[in-house]
Amino acid sequence: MKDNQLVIWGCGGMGREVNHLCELLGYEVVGFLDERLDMRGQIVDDIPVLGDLPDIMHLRDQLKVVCAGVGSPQLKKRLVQKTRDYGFSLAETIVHPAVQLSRKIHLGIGSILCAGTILTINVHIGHFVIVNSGVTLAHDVKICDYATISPGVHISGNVTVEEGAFIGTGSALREKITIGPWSMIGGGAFVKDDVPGGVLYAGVPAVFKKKLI
Ligand SMILES: CC(=O)SCCNC(=O)CCNC(=O)[C@H](O)C(C)(C)COP(=O)(O)OP(=O)(O)OC[C@H]1O[C@@H](n2cnc3c(N)ncnc32)[C@H](O)[C@@H]1OP(=O)(O)O
Repeated sequence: MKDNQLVIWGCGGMGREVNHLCELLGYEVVGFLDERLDMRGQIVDDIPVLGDLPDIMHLRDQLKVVCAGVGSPQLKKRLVQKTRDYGFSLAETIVHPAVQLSRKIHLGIGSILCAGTILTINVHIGHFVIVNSGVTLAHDVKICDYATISPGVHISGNVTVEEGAFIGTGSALREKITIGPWSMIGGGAFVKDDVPGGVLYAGVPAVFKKKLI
């Protein structure tokens, strides 16, 4: 297997941003994967859309798969499982050179850290997490598997974002709170209290809007 050959799940906005990051870091992006039949054979940002995993079985032992090319936590989780089921190797975590990391950071596999993000001391990033551009993660923050943190989010110290939570653009989270699994925080929110699992909270201050599960 060549260490630098990748395919990326999703040829939408997130996948294209991940492609840009991979190119910057010197990876060879062989193509995008996309389950939508009408996307197969298209060229997106000069990269071919190869189709679904069964279409590239002949490449299985040559490349690794990036699953964090889609922003939806639920879809990310399903694509990770599918990629494993088909026997493909998963890509390591990819970190933009303009990310500031302290010396005490835990990084899982398959995550993406985008430009301008700052992680201070003792930050834990799980597997298949997206931390988009210009995010700040303060001391002792824990971002669990499959979570997606949108651009410009500020997360205060000792906050835990549980599995599969989605934090909308430009929102801010007060210290020492927990965002429950598979919950969503609307863009521009200020979250001051714990959020239970499987709900949408939004606004300033953020309040319950609806159940998602
Ligand atoms: C690089 C990139 O592009 S990364 C992309 C990152 N994307 C984001 O961050 C998107 C964030 N998305 C949002 O904030 C959206 O508004 C969503 C996803 C929360 C809307 O979700 P939906 O399921 O469509 O919610 P819906 O529109 O039914 O709204 C439910 C209620 O929440 C309110 N609401 C929804 N979003 C927000 C928000 N951001 N702030 C305040 N209230 C909101 C609605 O007004 C509605 O309130 P009401 O019931 O009192 O009338």
